[in-house]
Amino acid sequence: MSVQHSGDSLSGSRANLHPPHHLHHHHHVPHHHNHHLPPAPHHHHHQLRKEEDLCKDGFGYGVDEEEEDEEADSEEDISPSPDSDKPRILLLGLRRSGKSSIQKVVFHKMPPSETLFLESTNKIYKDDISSSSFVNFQIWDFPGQVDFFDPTFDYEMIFRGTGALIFVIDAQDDYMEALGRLHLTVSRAYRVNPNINFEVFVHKVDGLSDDHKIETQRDIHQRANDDLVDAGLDRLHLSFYLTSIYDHSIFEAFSKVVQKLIPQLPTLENLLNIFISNSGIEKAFLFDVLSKIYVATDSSPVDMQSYELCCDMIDVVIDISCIYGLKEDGSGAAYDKDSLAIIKLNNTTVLYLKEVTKFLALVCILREESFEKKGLIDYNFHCLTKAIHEVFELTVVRRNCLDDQLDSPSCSSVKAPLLNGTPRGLM
Ligand SMILES: Nc1nc2c(ncn2[C@@H]2O[C@H](COP(=O)(O)OP(=O)(O)OP(=O)(O)O)[C@@H](O)[C@H]2O)c(=O)[nH]1
Repeated sequence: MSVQHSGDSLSGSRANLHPPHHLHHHHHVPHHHNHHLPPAPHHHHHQLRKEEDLCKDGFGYGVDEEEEDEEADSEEDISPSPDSDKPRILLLGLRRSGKSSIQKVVFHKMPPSETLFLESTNKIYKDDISSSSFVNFQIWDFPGQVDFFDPTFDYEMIFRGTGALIFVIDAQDDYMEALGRLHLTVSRAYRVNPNINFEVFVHKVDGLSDDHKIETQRDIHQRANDDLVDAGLDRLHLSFYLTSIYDHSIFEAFSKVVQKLIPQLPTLENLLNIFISNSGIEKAFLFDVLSKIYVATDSSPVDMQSYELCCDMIDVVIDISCIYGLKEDGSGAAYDKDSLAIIKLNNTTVLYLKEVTKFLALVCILREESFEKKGLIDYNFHCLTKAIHEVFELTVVRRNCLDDQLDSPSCSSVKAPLLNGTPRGLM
């Protein structure tokens, strides 16, 4: 289905879409146990979520059902599965740090306020989202207290197949214990697999003032690195992100984490650069529609507002599609190959969204003047889409070739362009 929306202004509703500034005035009260109370819902995200039910079939949801199965599974099977070549993203951290909430909000569209009712995770929860998202990774959500000394816990095997290890620290809590755990976890993981990307989410910063945020991040960064230096692990690099499920920061951080695992990133970035410079476009994001993670963007700097604007556009398009785009009997998809939307804002900005692949959408920001050359943009878009398809098709061919241990000339001929820009050969 396609949504053509033009001539209207979103600016009125935009006022509600920004992160709530009043939150920043909440000063941090150390060890105060009311701190898990979320800020009042402020984002349309919270109100429009009926789509969750409406879109279940059309939008490729259904991963939720696994939760029931998971309970039925006796001991969680952590042996390598046939598709274990997908780089794994591990979510680790102390109890109640927010791991399950992050996973639910980013990949299952759970409204942030509902995470209050999440139960503690007692088992490793494996979430394979590849059937509904471009993000072809497994995400493992670990229970708060993983005991590395438990002989049944084969951490070597787990870390060997890990692409990124995200360690979540609750910034509203006393984080000294978390720092100890972070050190223990990353040093173990690094010894098994030094290629893991170590990512630290300084989380729940919605309750902190701006100054306090920076100060907390600086302090955590300093202490964590000092611990590593003391242990002779100076080469282990930690990346830090300030995150909250109540604004776009968690999506931004996850985007960065996922991008590091995409070997085609430099190629995609180049394609987007060529596309925008030839089409008079200011900024273009390639989005994973389900998670609103941006898989790639052109190399001009990303400002948070543009990113938020594009995220909001995806929400609007999917919401409208779910309400008006499905067939009477509820069949059809909220996002398919005809998906297309144009939103003109009243400040001469145009937002343009178009389907690229089953899971990916291109969202562009451009001036009204440039939009007059829509024919050119559409033609360039067509070329871009073709190129993106080729980039990913080649990867699949290459993977199949490697799997089959074939060394035919056709296979070796496609290897070369793909290795170009492949940082670690994770795919
Ligand atoms: N204020 C605020 N609260 C959050 C945020 N993220 C998660 N929470 C809250 O933190 C609490 C714990 O979240 P969970 O996701 O269950 O934490 P967990 O790390 O999975 O916990 P275990 O399953 O026990 O390991 C919930 O009440 C969430 O609502 C955030 O960004 N800001």
